Amino acid sequence: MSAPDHHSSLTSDDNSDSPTGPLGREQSHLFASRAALRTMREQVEALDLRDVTANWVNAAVLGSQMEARIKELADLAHTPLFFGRLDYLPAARADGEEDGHRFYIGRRHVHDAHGDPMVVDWRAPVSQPFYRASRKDPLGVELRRRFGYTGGELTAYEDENLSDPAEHAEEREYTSRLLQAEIERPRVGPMRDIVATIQPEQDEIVRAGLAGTVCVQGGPGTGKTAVGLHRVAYLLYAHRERLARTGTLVIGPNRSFLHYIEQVLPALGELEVKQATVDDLVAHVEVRGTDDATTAVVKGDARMALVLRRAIRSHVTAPAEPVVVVRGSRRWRVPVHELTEIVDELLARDMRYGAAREALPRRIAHAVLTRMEEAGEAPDDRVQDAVARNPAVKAAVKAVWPPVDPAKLVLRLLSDPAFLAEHADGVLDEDEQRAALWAKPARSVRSAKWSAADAVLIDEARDLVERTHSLGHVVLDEAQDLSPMQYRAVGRRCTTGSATVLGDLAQGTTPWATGSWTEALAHLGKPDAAVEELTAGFRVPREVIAYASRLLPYMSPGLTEVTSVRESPGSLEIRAVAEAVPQETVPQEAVPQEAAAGEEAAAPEDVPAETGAPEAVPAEVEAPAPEHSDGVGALVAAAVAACEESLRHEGSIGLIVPDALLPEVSEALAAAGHTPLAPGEETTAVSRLTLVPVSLAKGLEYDYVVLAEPAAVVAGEPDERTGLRRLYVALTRAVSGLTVVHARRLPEQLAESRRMDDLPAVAPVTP
Ligand SMILES: Nc1ncnc2c1ncn2[C@@H]1O[C@H](COP(=O)(O)OP(=O)(O)OP(=O)(O)O)[C@@H](O)[C@H]1O
Repeated sequence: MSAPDHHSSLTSDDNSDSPTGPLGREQSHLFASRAALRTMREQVEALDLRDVTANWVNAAVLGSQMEARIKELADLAHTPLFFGRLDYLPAARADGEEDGHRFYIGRRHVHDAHGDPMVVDWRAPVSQPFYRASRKDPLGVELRRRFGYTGGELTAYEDENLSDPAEHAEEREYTSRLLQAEIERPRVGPMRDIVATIQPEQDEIVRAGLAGTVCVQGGPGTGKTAVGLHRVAYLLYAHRERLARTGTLVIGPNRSFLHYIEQVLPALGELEVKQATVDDLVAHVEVRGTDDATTAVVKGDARMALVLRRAIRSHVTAPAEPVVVVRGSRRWRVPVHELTEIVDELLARDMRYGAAREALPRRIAHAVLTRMEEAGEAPDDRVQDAVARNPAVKAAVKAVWPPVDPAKLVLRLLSDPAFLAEHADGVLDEDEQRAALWAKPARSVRSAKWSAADAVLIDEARDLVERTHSLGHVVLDEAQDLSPMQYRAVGRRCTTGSATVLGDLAQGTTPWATGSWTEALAHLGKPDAAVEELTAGFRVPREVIAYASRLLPYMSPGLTEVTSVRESPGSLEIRAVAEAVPQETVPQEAVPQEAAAGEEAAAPEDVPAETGAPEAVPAEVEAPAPEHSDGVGALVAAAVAACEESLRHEGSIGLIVPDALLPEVSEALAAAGHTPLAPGEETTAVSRLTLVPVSLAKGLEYDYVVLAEPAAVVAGEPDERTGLRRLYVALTRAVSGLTVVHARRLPEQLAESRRMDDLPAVAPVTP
């Protein structure tokens, strides 16, 4: 980032009452732009469809298009119409005069009565330098101006003079004050767009071409979700017709997350983008069962695709009898060896099972027609159709290439050990086969207790029978959690299109979580995708991210630590509750009270040197002893008390708890008179507290986070690495403050940074 222009730096309302001052002139332009937008809307509203079309069907189509256009042209009082200005350097004109251009950058295009632009869409090529230009490479821009708004009023601006050589000396790490203000703005409400402050490295991803797939590795809060959504908006602008035809889809980890992000694209004027979870994509059966980790890993392994392929092709049997077609007084015979040739040829062509099945009768009919021609007849296409429909041909097709129901096929594989063994031979070992089989074979597709992984297998089988419809572009968020089979399911939905894959290997919490993007992209069917990395963090304060990053060497060594751009110190507080929790309530060894209360507070010298932030020392305080505390009650009461303190600040509050503690915490909140929201539900000025089971925390953020019992978060997962990753996710949800409340000893990996040779021998993660 480059330094601001100090001659005119941030200006606030000091000269706003002077209509001829710079701020006054900008306010006038805003006023005029609003008026122009109103005129544009009124013109569409005034269109009389009867003048244009006499046909009611056309009128209905046009009518709905106009309604959408009117909506697009709405002027939202609290959404700035423009947020930036670019003054291009004067370019020499043919007549010798010099001519500079000025553009106001906003969410949509607005033009005046002559058709001249008053505001240009942020996605237009002419807007790109707003995001990319730097002093090193001004891209023809003389001045970049950013605007600040307060309650819909233009109240400030900030300038960067990009082409002034005198400014070069001042090149240094600098974050715009308006960007700072934007990042620090309280997070109440749904997720917001970031059009006004997209950073250069983010913009590169947003505007990457439609043809290629992009994969983004980035730590918590680096803007992956924001970038993915803005990329969709950009692609829809740049390739509107094509994508309207082929479709776009955003895939997120769960409903809560999708709910949280669902307002971003509509706010950018894009109403047509579909959202789904991977489970939604493969919802061919009702999912009522679950798999243990070992089973889920086997079922999610890409080798299952081979097992399914073999199983499906095993339905094709060698022709045993000739086909005899009787037409009138004549009988036409296709011998077994010729039928075998036809079947072998179809198998070799590697067509979808269903497509080959449809082709087979026509091939047999063709063999009959050849005989007819040899006998001197002149059959036409109609004869070929009739022969293909002949009962003898149909019977032969049914015997040789029977229809296959994908769900029934998977049901048989998971229920019938011999059938599975036959097709998994040399692919899955005996233990893996045992793990994949249901303990109790299912009787029918309806009664089977399908798991989420089974549904993915059915999706693969369906695709082997019939090609899955492919979309123009798919954004896959929190991708690190997908199994290879899930990547395949997503990949077949963009075989003819491209994808944006977003994730953080350090936040992978499924037993099958991605180990490397190269592998994941291969499963997705996009092995050539570029992998980009984002490392600047826009959510988590420095102190908090430094604390959370202590876990990185233990669960994802090799990944780059996030560098927070948040200048505000934020707050991190660790509160030990002075009462041990009984073993039966939290399933892990109880910790002696002294240890819980004191040992884990990091001393200043324990702070990892590379954080370079001496303030990154969590303050350890004793929580106020709650009056009604007993066992888990003490911890829960302390957590509720911490929420009540956080509620005194402006902004949203997330209380993140181990899933096992959810009932107790819900009860305690209710008893204290709170009605918390569920994750993803929209926070409002009056309803700001959300209760989040840690399993649903991924991708979400709150101004203040209270995290209860890290040790139980770790213990809630099948293995330590996954537990630490879950904890890392929970520790990185806060924008302004994090309070950790614990009764048990904190996980030792949090306590201090160890010397390199003390670190566990874990293979580094390769992004
Ligand atoms: N350029 C930016 N300007 C302003 N805010 C930004 C910018 N980039 C990201 N943010 C904000 O930072 C926060 C984190 O962004 P986002 O949720 O997209 O991160 P993420 O990388 O997906 O995080 P996680 O890995 O935790 O899911 C959001 O509030 C987002 O609006």
